[in-house]
Amino acid sequence: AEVKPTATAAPAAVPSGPVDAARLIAADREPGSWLSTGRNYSEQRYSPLAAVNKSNVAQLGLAWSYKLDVDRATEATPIVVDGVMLVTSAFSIVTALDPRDGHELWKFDPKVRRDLDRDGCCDAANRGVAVWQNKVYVGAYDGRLIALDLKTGAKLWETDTIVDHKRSYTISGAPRVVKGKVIIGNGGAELGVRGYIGAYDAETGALAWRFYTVPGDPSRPAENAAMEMARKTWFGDQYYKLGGGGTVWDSMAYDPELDLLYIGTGNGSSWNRKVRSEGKGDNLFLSSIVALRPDSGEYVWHYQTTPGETWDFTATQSIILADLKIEGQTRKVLMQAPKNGFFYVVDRVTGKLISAEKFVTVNWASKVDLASGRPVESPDGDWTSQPKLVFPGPLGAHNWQPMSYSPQTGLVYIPAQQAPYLYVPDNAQRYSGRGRWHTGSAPLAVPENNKELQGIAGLYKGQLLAWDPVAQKVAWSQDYAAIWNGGTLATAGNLVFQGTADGRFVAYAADKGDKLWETPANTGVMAGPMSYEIDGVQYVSVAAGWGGALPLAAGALAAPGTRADARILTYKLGGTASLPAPKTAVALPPPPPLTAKPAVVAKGRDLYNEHCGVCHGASAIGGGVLPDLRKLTPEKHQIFAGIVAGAYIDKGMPSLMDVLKPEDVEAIHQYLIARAQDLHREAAAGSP
Ligand SMILES: O=C(O)c1cc(C(=O)O)c2c(n1)C(=O)C(=O)c1cc(C(=O)O)[nH]c1-2
Ligand SMILES: [Ca+2]
Repeated sequence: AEVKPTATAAPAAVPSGPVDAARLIAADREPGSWLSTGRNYSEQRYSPLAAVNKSNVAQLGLAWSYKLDVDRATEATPIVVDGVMLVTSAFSIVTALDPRDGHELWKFDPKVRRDLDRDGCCDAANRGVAVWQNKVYVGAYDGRLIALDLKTGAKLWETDTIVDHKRSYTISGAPRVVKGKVIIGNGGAELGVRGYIGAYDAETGALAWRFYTVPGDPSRPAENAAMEMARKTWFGDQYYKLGGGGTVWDSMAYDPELDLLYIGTGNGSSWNRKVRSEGKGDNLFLSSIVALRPDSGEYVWHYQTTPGETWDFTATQSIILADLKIEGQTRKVLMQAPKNGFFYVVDRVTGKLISAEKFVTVNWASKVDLASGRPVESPDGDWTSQPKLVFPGPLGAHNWQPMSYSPQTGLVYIPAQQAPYLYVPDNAQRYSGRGRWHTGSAPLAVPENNKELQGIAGLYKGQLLAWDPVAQKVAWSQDYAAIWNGGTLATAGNLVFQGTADGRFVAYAADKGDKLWETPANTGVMAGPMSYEIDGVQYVSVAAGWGGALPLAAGALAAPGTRADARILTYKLGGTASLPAPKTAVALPPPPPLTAKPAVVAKGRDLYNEHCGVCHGASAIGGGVLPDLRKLTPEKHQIFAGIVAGAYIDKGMPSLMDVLKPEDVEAIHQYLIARAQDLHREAAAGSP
């Protein structure tokens, strides 16, 4: 049975002095801890522990599990420090557990208003906490940065990081702490925001500095020299109204020797440069890695992966620092495998590109020119005049699921995917208010006809790639039928761990890639695993659970039948705890009769895809997280209009009556009835 909280367990290991700069910089000297989200400032996600290794990994078993509160986006990497595990679930709830048996020590719920989920593109995710001295820091989805007491979970301070609440800003990323400052960005570039990152005093929460990633109102002076430079790469005055984008919603890394903080910036807002910047200009600092001084937020250098970004190609994916031997010289590099499909090795002292090679199928660019550091774009990627199927698409060749690097093998383990997208231009689109997407690309609609759908889904595949960053090629790979597989962990036991979209947790040999062990997780798994040691026992742990961009927006492309059942799953050699039984599928309720005229259903379809599809799935195909609206019960059909008007606000269903008229709601309802009929017919014919 699942481990239940017990009051009898003795206190865990004694703290060895609070977490400070010295401990974070020397994180590798305490192999049993996992002090920050990427384990060290280099964000390598490499555990030096080797008690679990290639020869005994087959004996791994579940040590304990802990049920998380919300069965939505489960994306956090747990931290283990001084005998406490700290983890977050969706809606930014922080839980402290005893890492030996999973019993709950405390829990803090920031009580994020559930209907604010409409402010984000991709589910109410939270990727974890940071720790400094006696405090734990979480960036809440509604934009508050909150400090908690490490021992009790009591709130010590909170500060509002959002500059403009009329815009859709959210926080999904994990904070980092550098020299007593808590650093956090935010998201929202699908919904019209201007990206920035801020640093806050760890003791008091006072703002120390803020760095905008894209220029602001062109009629006003630029904030600093970097914005002055950036402004020259933008055209017209639409970008400011549209937000501009460049959100810093996930990755960062820090080099204490160079004293440089590296941040990854996101896509344009809107995606479409024609709408945003008259179709011209590099649009700095979109889709870039920017090096800043952590004390002041001062700009040092940038490398832009996708100049003039037009595809939702973020450079927010994992940034890993390492020292690599390249052509006989040891180079201080940073590495990134962003959405755009190229693997970048950049000199982290100067920001100069060392190499960039495709790691998946890419058709928007033929290559990256090494001398200029710029991609050579291909006409196949330009969708702003006519629809184009572009490889990769907005889900990315690699998304937020963290990659890892093993200094032992010299390989980078990338949760990669082939995920093309049919971009359809909507060049007239304008900013239309908080809580509304405006990408300059028509809303996603997948074919409702099963044959066509299978054709598109057939292009999607997941891969675990062991990438050699020096040779710039794949050393080994593992193929998955589905995309959206989990982040990776490399260990000194010559192992790589990864959860899968189809509900497994797997270990591979880090050097050769052979599968050594797997176990069911009874849920899709996306988050990055981690490892720690306590009382001489090595554990491997993962926040297992499903959600985020893919299952919400494009359930049709998710692994069939994947469930969302959020739990911390922790393994050790000889573990004998049993995994709670999987959630059972509910029987399909009968659809009401379809009485509406085809024109009403067609209108409902367009309205659905515009206003509902990004959460409940394009073409009403659910991805196993939020309700699949083809499966509404007779009772829900009865109160449908009430639900759209806010009856389920506390469950996370906002009112949409600011954008829909009652007859629109009725048209959407009729479309859903038509889709329920389709589903029934497919089920009767025996197809999924
Ligand atoms: O542009 C942005 O501000 C922004 C924010 C986020 C986010 O905060 O989670 C995502 C994305 N973009 C995005 O493009 C994306 O693919 C994505 C996936 C996820 C997720 O948690 O599954 N978040 C985000
Ligand atoms: Ca985005």
